[in-house]
Amino acid sequence: MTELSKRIVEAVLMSLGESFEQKFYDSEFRNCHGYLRIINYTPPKSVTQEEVEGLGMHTDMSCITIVYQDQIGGLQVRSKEGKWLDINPCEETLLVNIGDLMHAWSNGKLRSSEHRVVLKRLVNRFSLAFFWCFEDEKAIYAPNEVVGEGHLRAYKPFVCADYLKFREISSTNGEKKFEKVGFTVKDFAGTSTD
Ligand SMILES: O=C(O)CCC(=O)C(=O)O
Ligand SMILES: [Fe+2]
Repeated sequence: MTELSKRIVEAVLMSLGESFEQKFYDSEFRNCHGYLRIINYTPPKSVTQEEVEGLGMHTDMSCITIVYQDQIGGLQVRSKEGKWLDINPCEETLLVNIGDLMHAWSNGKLRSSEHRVVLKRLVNRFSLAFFWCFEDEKAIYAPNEVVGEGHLRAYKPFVCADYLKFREISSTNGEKKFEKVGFTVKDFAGTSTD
Protein backbone atom coordinates (compact mmCIF):
# COMPACT_ATOMS: atom_id res chain seq x y z
CA MET A 1 0.00 0.00 0.00
CA THR A 2 2.91 2.31 0.75
CA GLU A 3 4.31 1.87 -2.74
CA LEU A 4 0.88 2.34 -4.30
CA SER A 5 0.26 5.49 -2.25
CA LYS A 6 3.59 6.96 -3.37
CA ARG A 7 2.79 6.25 -7.01
CA ILE A 8 -0.65 7.82 -6.69
CA VAL A 9 0.73 10.95 -4.99
CA GLU A 10 3.31 11.27 -7.78
CA ALA A 11 0.56 11.02 -10.39
CA VAL A 12 -1.51 13.59 -8.51
CA LEU A 13 1.49 15.96 -8.40
CA MET A 14 2.00 15.53 -12.15
CA SER A 15 -1.57 16.66 -12.66
CA LEU A 16 -0.78 19.93 -10.88
CA GLY A 17 2.14 20.96 -13.04
CA GLU A 18 5.03 19.89 -15.19
CA SER A 19 7.64 17.90 -13.27
CA PHE A 20 5.90 18.75 -9.98
CA GLU A 21 6.41 15.16 -8.84
CA GLN A 22 10.18 15.71 -9.16
CA LYS A 23 10.04 19.14 -7.57
CA PHE A 24 7.83 18.30 -4.63
CA TYR A 25 7.65 14.57 -3.90
CA ASP A 26 10.88 14.26 -1.93
CA SER A 27 10.78 17.63 -0.26
CA GLU A 28 7.14 17.50 0.81
CA PHE A 29 5.80 13.92 0.80
CA ARG A 30 8.85 11.80 1.69
CA ASN A 31 7.81 11.33 5.33
CA CYS A 32 4.18 10.44 4.73
CA HIS A 33 2.84 7.45 6.62
CA GLY A 34 -0.29 5.36 6.35
CA TYR A 35 -2.81 3.47 8.43
CA LEU A 36 -5.48 1.00 7.49
CA ARG A 37 -9.03 1.04 8.82
CA ILE A 38 -11.14 -2.08 8.48
CA ILE A 39 -14.83 -1.26 8.76
CA ASN A 40 -17.69 -3.62 9.28
CA TYR A 41 -21.13 -2.01 8.91
CA THR A 42 -23.88 -3.91 10.66
CA PRO A 43 -27.31 -2.74 9.52
CA PRO A 44 -30.18 -2.29 11.96
CA LYS A 45 -32.50 -5.30 12.23
CA SER A 46 -35.37 -3.48 10.57
CA VAL A 47 -35.62 -0.19 8.74
CA THR A 48 -38.54 1.97 7.79
CA GLN A 49 -36.70 4.37 5.51
CA GLU A 50 -35.06 3.40 2.22
CA GLU A 51 -31.56 4.53 3.14
CA VAL A 52 -29.84 4.15 6.49
CA GLU A 53 -26.77 6.10 7.47
CA GLY A 54 -23.69 3.90 7.54
CA LEU A 55 -21.10 6.64 7.83
CA GLY A 56 -22.03 10.32 7.93
CA MET A 57 -20.88 12.81 5.35
CA HIS A 58 -17.26 13.79 5.92
CA THR A 59 -13.94 14.63 4.37
CA ASP A 60 -10.86 12.55 5.14
CA MET A 61 -7.98 13.93 7.19
CA SER A 62 -5.41 12.50 4.80
CA CYS A 63 -3.45 13.44 1.70
CA ILE A 64 -5.13 10.61 -0.17
CA THR A 65 -7.27 7.67 0.91
CA ILE A 66 -7.42 4.38 -0.97
CA VAL A 67 -10.75 2.62 -0.46
CA TYR A 68 -11.91 -0.90 -1.16
CA GLN A 69 -15.61 -1.62 -0.69
CA ASP A 70 -17.20 -5.03 -1.00
CA GLN A 71 -19.95 -5.92 -3.48
CA ILE A 72 -22.70 -4.47 -1.27
CA GLY A 73 -21.79 -0.89 -2.25
CA GLY A 74 -23.21 2.19 -0.57
CA LEU A 75 -20.31 4.63 -0.88
CA GLN A 76 -21.46 7.99 -2.24
CA VAL A 77 -19.45 11.06 -3.26
CA ARG A 78 -20.93 14.55 -3.41
CA SER A 79 -20.45 16.46 -6.65
CA LYS A 80 -19.48 20.13 -6.70
CA GLU A 81 -23.17 20.91 -7.31
CA GLY A 82 -24.15 18.99 -4.19
CA LYS A 83 -25.54 15.88 -5.87
CA TRP A 84 -24.85 12.48 -4.31
CA LEU A 85 -23.25 10.07 -6.75
CA ASP A 86 -23.18 6.32 -6.12
CA ILE A 87 -19.77 4.73 -6.36
CA ASN A 88 -20.73 1.31 -7.57
CA PRO A 89 -18.47 -1.50 -6.44
CA CYS A 90 -16.36 -2.93 -9.20
CA GLU A 91 -14.24 -6.04 -8.88
CA GLU A 92 -10.51 -5.44 -8.47
CA THR A 93 -11.07 -1.69 -8.36
CA LEU A 94 -9.91 0.69 -5.69
CA LEU A 95 -11.20 4.20 -5.17
CA VAL A 96 -8.90 7.12 -4.37
CA ASN A 97 -10.17 10.10 -2.42
CA ILE A 98 -8.31 13.38 -2.07
CA GLY A 99 -8.20 14.30 1.60
CA ASP A 100 -8.05 17.60 3.50
CA LEU A 101 -4.26 17.69 3.79
CA MET A 102 -3.77 17.49 0.02
CA HIS A 103 -6.60 19.97 -0.44
CA ALA A 104 -4.82 22.57 1.72
CA TRP A 105 -1.36 21.76 0.32
CA SER A 106 -2.64 22.27 -3.24
CA ASN A 107 -4.35 25.55 -2.24
CA GLY A 108 -7.71 23.95 -2.99
CA LYS A 109 -6.80 22.95 -6.55
CA LEU A 110 -7.43 19.35 -5.57
CA ARG A 111 -10.79 19.15 -3.86
CA SER A 112 -11.18 17.09 -0.72
CA SER A 113 -13.93 14.60 -1.47
CA GLU A 114 -17.15 14.86 0.55
CA HIS A 115 -18.46 11.35 0.92
CA ARG A 116 -20.65 9.10 3.03
CA VAL A 117 -21.88 5.52 3.23
CA VAL A 118 -25.53 4.56 2.94
CA LEU A 119 -26.83 1.13 3.79
CA LYS A 120 -29.47 0.23 1.27
CA ARG A 121 -29.75 -3.44 2.12
CA LEU A 122 -30.09 -5.26 5.40
CA VAL A 123 -26.78 -7.06 5.09
CA ASN A 124 -23.33 -6.63 6.55
CA ARG A 125 -21.04 -4.38 4.59
CA PHE A 126 -17.27 -4.48 4.71
CA SER A 127 -14.69 -1.96 3.56
CA LEU A 128 -11.01 -1.14 3.86
CA ALA A 129 -9.67 2.40 3.87
CA PHE A 130 -5.96 3.21 3.75
CA PHE A 131 -5.18 6.77 4.84
CA TRP A 132 -1.91 8.22 3.56
CA CYS A 133 -0.98 11.28 5.64
CA PHE A 134 1.70 13.87 6.23
CA GLU A 135 3.79 13.40 9.36
CA ASP A 136 2.19 15.04 12.42
CA GLU A 137 4.79 17.77 12.79
CA LYS A 138 4.68 18.89 9.17
CA ALA A 139 3.80 22.51 8.50
CA ILE A 140 1.38 22.55 5.58
CA TYR A 141 1.92 25.47 3.27
CA ALA A 142 1.16 25.38 -0.45
CA PRO A 143 4.36 26.11 -2.41
CA ASN A 144 4.23 29.33 -4.45
CA GLU A 145 4.44 27.37 -7.69
CA VAL A 146 1.39 25.34 -6.70
CA VAL A 147 -0.59 28.44 -5.76
CA GLY A 148 0.38 30.01 -9.08
CA GLU A 149 0.95 33.62 -9.98
CA GLY A 150 -2.02 35.88 -9.53
CA HIS A 151 -3.85 33.43 -7.25
CA LEU A 152 -4.64 34.15 -3.65
CA ARG A 153 -3.54 31.83 -0.88
CA ALA A 154 -6.70 30.12 0.38
CA TYR A 155 -5.19 28.57 3.52
CA LYS A 156 -3.02 29.84 6.32
CA PRO A 157 -0.04 27.64 7.15
CA PHE A 158 -0.80 25.08 9.86
CA VAL A 159 0.78 22.10 11.57
CA CYS A 160 -0.77 18.79 10.63
CA ALA A 161 -1.23 17.53 14.23
CA ASP A 162 -3.06 20.74 15.16
CA TYR A 163 -5.64 20.11 12.46
CA LEU A 164 -6.11 16.51 13.56
CA LYS A 165 -6.67 17.76 17.12
CA PHE A 166 -9.16 20.36 15.88
CA ARG A 167 -11.18 17.68 14.09
CA GLU A 168 -11.13 15.46 17.14
CA ILE A 169 -12.37 18.24 19.42
CA SER A 170 -14.98 19.57 17.00
CA SER A 171 -16.37 16.20 15.91
CA THR A 172 -20.11 16.11 16.33
CA ASN A 173 -19.99 13.22 18.80
CA GLY A 174 -22.62 10.95 17.37
CA GLU A 175 -24.85 13.79 16.25
CA LYS A 176 -26.49 12.96 12.92
CA LYS A 177 -24.48 14.50 10.12
CA PHE A 178 -25.75 12.60 7.14
CA GLU A 179 -26.42 15.78 5.23
CA LYS A 180 -23.84 18.00 6.86
CA VAL A 181 -20.14 17.66 6.39
CA GLY A 182 -19.07 18.98 9.81
CA PHE A 183 -15.81 20.85 10.22
CA THR A 184 -13.13 20.72 7.54
CA VAL A 185 -9.79 22.31 6.85
CA LYS A 186 -11.64 25.37 5.51
CA ASP A 187 -13.00 26.05 9.00
CA PHE A 188 -9.58 25.52 10.53
CA ALA A 189 -7.21 27.36 8.19
CA GLY A 190 -9.29 28.93 5.41
CA THR A 191 -8.54 32.57 4.66
CA SER A 192 -11.97 33.44 3.28
CA THR A 193 -15.42 33.01 4.74
CA ASP A 194 -17.17 31.61 1.67
O1 LIG B 1 -16.59 2.43 4.04
C1 LIG B 1 -16.32 3.11 3.04
O2 LIG B 1 -16.58 2.74 1.90
C2 LIG B 1 -15.68 4.46 3.20
C3 LIG B 1 -15.01 4.66 4.53
C4 LIG B 1 -14.58 6.07 4.74
O3 LIG B 1 -14.92 6.97 4.02
C5 LIG B 1 -13.70 6.39 5.88
O4 LIG B 1 -13.41 5.50 6.69
O5 LIG B 1 -13.25 7.55 5.97
FE1 LIG C 1 -13.82 8.73 4.39
